Amino acid sequence: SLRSSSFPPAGPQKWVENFPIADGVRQSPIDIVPGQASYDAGLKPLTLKYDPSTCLDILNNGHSVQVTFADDTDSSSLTDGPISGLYRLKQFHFHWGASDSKGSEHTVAGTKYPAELHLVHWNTKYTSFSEAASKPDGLAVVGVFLKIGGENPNLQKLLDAFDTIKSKGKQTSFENFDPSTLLPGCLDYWTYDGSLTTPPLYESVTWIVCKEPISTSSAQMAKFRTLLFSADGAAQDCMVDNYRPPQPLKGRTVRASFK
Ligand SMILES: CCCCCNS(=O)(=O)c1cc(S(N)(=O)=O)ccc1C(=O)O
Ligand SMILES: [Zn+2]
Repeated sequence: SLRSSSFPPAGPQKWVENFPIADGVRQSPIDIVPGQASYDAGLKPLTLKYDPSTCLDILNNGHSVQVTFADDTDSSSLTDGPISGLYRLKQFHFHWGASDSKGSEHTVAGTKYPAELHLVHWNTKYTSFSEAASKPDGLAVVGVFLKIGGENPNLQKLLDAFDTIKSKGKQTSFENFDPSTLLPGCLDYWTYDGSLTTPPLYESVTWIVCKEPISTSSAQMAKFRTLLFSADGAAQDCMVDNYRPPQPLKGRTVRASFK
């Protein structure tokens, strides 16, 4: 039978036992309160340049669905915005709920979206993703909310691959996908210093959360919920609620790129 367990087996409340940084000073996600964010005229617009030929494969990694990119050149990069230098795109993945009423990691004045897309980039001042992943300025993750609206044809290209990566560890080639087709028209954003939202929870992420969501349909959200946390042959455990709840702000400032 299909049953969902907390994410991952030992839920977010238990992570602090093995990863004490879970109670750290710059943990993610957070609740973004627009009225308390401070507009910073010094923040530049985001420059996102993605080359579809760097898209490699799509993977069920046991906690999300992830699309991985070749990051041996600067072809797919993030520059400007709140960051300095050039960050290369490594992967993107999603977080979603067991129903359309929840699923995002960040919330906006308490509002939960049904899902959230994360585009993970690493700072090329370091020699590799894994070196960058633990540095305070090592990663920059662009977050995009998904809201229920019309069907999203660009998202559908990903969903069509889900039947072949249903269980944990399944991977299939996925080429020539342009991640910019998953970005909203307006790239106004909030930004703050945070962390990975899954273990090892490194406090190494400059978060860049887009104000404008992209659309998905309820049927498309249902497709995400056909993925499994479990591997082939194990008791089927549907992949839902793979989001960490908001964490304490601990005095951090959230800046807005827009008035
Ligand atoms: C060297 C250890 C790196 C661990 C983080 N890897 S990651 O790709 O940045 C990542 C980010 C995130 S998140 N939600 O962007 O912080 C979630 C999962 C993963 C993952 O490892 O699958
Ligand atoms: Zn994520």
